[in-house]
Amino acid sequence: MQNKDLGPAVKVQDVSITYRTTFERVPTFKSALVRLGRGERAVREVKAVQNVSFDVDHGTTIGIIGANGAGKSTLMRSLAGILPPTSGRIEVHGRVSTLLSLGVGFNAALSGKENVVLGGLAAGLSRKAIQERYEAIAAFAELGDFMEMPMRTYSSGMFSRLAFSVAVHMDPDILLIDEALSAGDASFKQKAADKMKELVTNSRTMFLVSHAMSSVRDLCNDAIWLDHGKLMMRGTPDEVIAEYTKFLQVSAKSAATLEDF
Ligand SMILES: Nc1ncnc2c1ncn2[C@@H]1O[C@H](COP(=O)(O)OP(=O)(O)OP(=O)(O)O)[C@@H](O)[C@H]1O
Repeated sequence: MQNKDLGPAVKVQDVSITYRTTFERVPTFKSALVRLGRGERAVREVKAVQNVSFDVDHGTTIGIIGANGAGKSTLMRSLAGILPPTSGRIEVHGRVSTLLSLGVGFNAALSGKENVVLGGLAAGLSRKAIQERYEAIAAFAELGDFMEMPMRTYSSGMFSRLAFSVAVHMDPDILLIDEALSAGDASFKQKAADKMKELVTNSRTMFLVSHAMSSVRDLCNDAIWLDHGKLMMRGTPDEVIAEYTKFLQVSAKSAATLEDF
């Protein structure tokens, strides 16, 4: 574990992340000319995260809330080191384990068991350390014989159970969880929530992206709200949820007013 006196676990400094997407899969000369004639650009830019800065201390569980497309997953991908920021700087002090990167890293042609080994190696564990944890990972995921089957035969719920189980058993200093990806059935959700609470009491640092305000209230002691890539607010979960809810009500009202015209 990191020494808590060394400063924050994560420092996000003026981070912006822009996606550049081409319009067509295979741009043709003709379509390029047509677009040029219309004065359009071939590349569309999406500013998914804009000038976001915040620090997170060791032992904090921070909820990230905001509407669809607000930039939450994009920010998490950057924290996980999968997506470099377009500008700004992210410092991460400690070993990061993430549901998203492990999920992405799974190879569907390989069995659950083989993927646990690969995921563990990717997270920097030795083969011996992975072997020691394997039983606990398999037991937590409750997949039984499916551990020996290729992951392409898994339902999406089974897939996320294994991803969650691997992520939480990697002994991370910093755990990144996107609740949308950790979706299992009701009983697994409860088990996942209990496991997250246990990690929090062991003073791990955790980021939780969630649309469920109750999860953020239950699990987090800190929160940020993103909207259109911008940091709208940082505060306690209660404060941030109150402002976010107010904002949603106002937007819903103005949408209704516009519809009235
Ligand atoms: N790979 C990509 N290429 C281009 N644009 C992208 C890509 N991924 C996300 N975006 C865009 O970036 C913006 C932020 O998306 P992001 O997935 O980070 O939002 P989010 O807050 O996680 O949303 P949700 O709550 O729906 O999961 C959106 O406008 C989205 O269309």
